Amino acid sequence: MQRIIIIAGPSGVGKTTVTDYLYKKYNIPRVITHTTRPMRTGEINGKSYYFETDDTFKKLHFFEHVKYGDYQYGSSREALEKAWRKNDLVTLIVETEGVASYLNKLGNKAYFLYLTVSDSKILKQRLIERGDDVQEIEKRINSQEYKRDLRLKPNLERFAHYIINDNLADTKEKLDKLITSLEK
Ligand SMILES: Nc1nc2c(ncn2[C@@H]2O[C@H](COP(=O)(O)OP(=O)(O)O)[C@@H](O)[C@H]2O)c(=O)[nH]1
Ligand SMILES: Nc1ncnc2c1ncn2[C@@H]1O[C@H](COP(=O)(O)OP(=O)(O)O)[C@@H](O)[C@H]1O
Repeated sequence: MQRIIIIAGPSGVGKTTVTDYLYKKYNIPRVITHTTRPMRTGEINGKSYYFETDDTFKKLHFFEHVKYGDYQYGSSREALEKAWRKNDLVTLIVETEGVASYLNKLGNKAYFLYLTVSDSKILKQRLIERGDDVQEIEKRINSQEYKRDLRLKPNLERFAHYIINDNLADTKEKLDKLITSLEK
């Protein structure tokens, strides 16, 4: 059965780290989405995202799209089908409004994984260590969307499976158990 692990959580919580681990260890591909935000050091166009301008973004056909902070983000049905052609189990990183769209449209094909940390002060530190631009970090942390995504609304909370990503080794162990259970 085709399934998708939808991963959400605040900036710096470890969403990319988790999808990279699942790809490297289990060959689980990630659905690549589109964004107008600037590339960070080390990011590759077509791997982290398809990086777009406002003009090219407008011309795309999206399954769902949102404004997050100062930038646009969107995902397409084609990108999902492309990932599913590679593997029955795939991952996707979206913010919480995107999660709601996917849960509505895909029902029990979607497994919702929400990542948190026990102390949100760690997040800023992780963004600094990741090498993000300091001004971008301030803008992000002060955005409405960032504050909103620190917690889940009750309508999404009941669908969420939580992993507290304080310690990466513990997180990997939990992911291993999750994959075993989803592959059954
Ligand atoms: N709804 C939706 N959200 C997306 C999409 N792509 C990325 N996001 C979300 O946009 C937010 C900002 O992403 P990004 O700028 O990469 O920041 P990061 O969370 O710090 O790595 C994150 O919460 C992502 O989950 C998309 O196609 N649709
Ligand atoms: N459990 C962890 N402990 C310490 N650092 C972590 C942990 N998980 C991820 N990181 C680091 O924190 C930074 C943010 O992680 P990332 O996966 O890019 O977050 P997100 O995609 O959610 O914004 C990265 O530099 C990553 O290597």
